[in-house]
Order: sequence, then structure tokens, then C-alpha cells
Amino acid sequence: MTLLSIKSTQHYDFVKLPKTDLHVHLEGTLEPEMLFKFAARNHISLPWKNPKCLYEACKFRDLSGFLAVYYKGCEVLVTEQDFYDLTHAYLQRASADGVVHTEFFFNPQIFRKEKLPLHAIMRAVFSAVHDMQERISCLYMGTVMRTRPVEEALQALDELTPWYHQIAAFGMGGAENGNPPSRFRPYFDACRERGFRICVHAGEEGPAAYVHEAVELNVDRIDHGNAAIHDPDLMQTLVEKRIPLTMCPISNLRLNVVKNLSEHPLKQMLSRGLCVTINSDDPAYFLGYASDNWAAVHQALNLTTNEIFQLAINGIDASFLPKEQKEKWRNQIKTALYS
Ligand SMILES: Nc1ncnc2[nH]cnc12
Ligand SMILES: [Zn+2]
Repeated sequence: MTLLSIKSTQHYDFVKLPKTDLHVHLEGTLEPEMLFKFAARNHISLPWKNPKCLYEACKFRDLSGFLAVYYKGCEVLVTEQDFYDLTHAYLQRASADGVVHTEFFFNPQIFRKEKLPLHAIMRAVFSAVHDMQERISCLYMGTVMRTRPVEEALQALDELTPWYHQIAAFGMGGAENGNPPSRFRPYFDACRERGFRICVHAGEEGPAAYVHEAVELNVDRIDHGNAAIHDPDLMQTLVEKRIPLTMCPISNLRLNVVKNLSEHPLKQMLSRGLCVTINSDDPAYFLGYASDNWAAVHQALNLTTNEIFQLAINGIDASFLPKEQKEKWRNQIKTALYS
């Protein structure tokens, strides 16, 4: 692959760039058409008449407005086949989009165990991962809701014990304001003691102080982290500790975290030496997969080839892949952009 095949005189074809997607919620990859298909086969009624009406409902005011739709969407996931189809479809789409390695969140807390036992859900998800392993490299991350008691997070961590050997990391998401990371210290400590990497959503809608708390928790990665731009000392700490930020530009735009992508802090943070990465978050609801995010940011922030290279390398560096695999992808990125 040569520079010319990725970049014509007019534009970059970001599908051709070997990319990572390190911050994506499996539940957020449920495309409206698939959502309606599952609802029909599971006899579930929906507040939207058809997929087009759901697309219309995807004009969100903020994170809470989005989460209401997202949790409603999760209700159509009922059978083992649903979880298999969802996982398989995301991996297929990500692979076609040029994602070479993905690390996705999945939160079993959302699903009522009396409907489908956890072992059936996990069997479905991992079986799709297995069936797609020749086409895309993939790591699973458990996650919990910050709006629920910390005891529930610890319980969720315990419940996943049989799958620990297949889990790379644990995280935390949900409505951020009023739910600081520090409240979940017992959960994050337990994750760490059990040998997992940890990441937390912080500084998406919440303040820089929440990002600071995440640093104090010794996290391996911060999901979003936008608010750190307001605190130069905090940014310096993120640089020194080499804590990556998994940023999600189109998500930020759709949830009004930024009014316009030209205001996105990603480029400024990159120039300060932060390990920032580009990711999709909930691509079905935000209408943007990985390469859409790259193209949107490139257009809004006018990235140079060297910045594109650094962002792609950051994705590999920030991943939880073993050293040797990282080296292989770094070389492929270099070849794709510069040879
Ligand atoms: N953007 C987001 N922020 C917090 N929690 C989430 N869960 C799914 N998407 C999320
Ligand atoms: Zn997220």
C-alpha cells in the first residue's frame, strides 16, 4: 500500500488506514434496522414506528437523552442468537471499515438474567468473536454503570469470573455528572487486584476534576477525557504518566460535548504530546464508524499526514495488545502512510 492509495490529491481514504477502535460499546452498535428485526422476532413493542423514526430520535440533547434511547434499544436483545448476530455484525462492519484491532465494552448489568442467563450471553458474544478472529483482532472489556451502587459493580465483576481469561479490562460508563470516578475505588481496586487493566469514562460531560480523580485511581486509559483541555497541569500529568485518552469526536458532536468539530480538543492535545486516539463509541446511534470519525476530524481540524500517523500509532500504543502484535501493526501503519 502506498501513500497515494490512501491519499488522492483531494482527500484521504481512511478506510484504507489500519485503525484501532478502542472505545466502542457493543450495545451501541445496534443498527436501527437490526433493532427492529430483533424486536419483531422477540415480539417487543417499540416507541418508534420504524427505523426511520428511530433515526429521527437520534438527535440528542445530551448524554442522558442518548442513554435513554440506548437502554430502550437494549431491550430487544433477548436471545442468544441476538447477542451473536449483534457481535458478528459489528465485527464484520468494523473489519470492512479498516479496523484491524478493536477493544469493545459490553455491560451484562443491562440485561435481565431471568430473561437469558449470563453464560448464554457470554457464549454468544465470544462465539462471534471466535468466528471473526481471522478477519479482525478483538479484545473484550467488561463495564459497569456509574449510576448504580458500587456493590453492584463488585457483584458484576464477580459474576464474570468464569470468563476472566477472555477479558482484557474493566471500565465504567453511564451518566457522568454527579457520579465521580472516586466513588468506585473499591471496584477499580478489585479489578486491578484480579489482574485487569482499568479504564473509566471521565471528562465527557463531567469536569476536569473527574479526569484528575481517574488519574488518582491509577487507570490505564481514560475514555473521552475532553475536559482535561481546561487544566494544563492535568494535561502535563497525562503526558508524563502516558495515560491515553480514547476520544470519540462524532459522539462528542452528537451529544453536544462540542458545538462544532473544529472546537474539538484532539489536535491541541496531540500537539501537547498526549496519547490521544480516535474511536467510535456508539456508532449506530451517532451515525459514524471509525473511518467516519477519522474523516470528520481530518476535515474539521485539517490534520497533517504526520498527525494522522501519530494518531494511528497512538491507537496501537494505547491498546492492550501484547508487544509483538503492536510492532506488527505499527509497521503496517508506516507502510500504509509513507511507503
Ligand atoms: N458516550 C457514553 N458515555 C457514557 N456512557 C456510555 N455508555 C455508552 N455510551 C456512553
Ligand atoms: Zn463510551
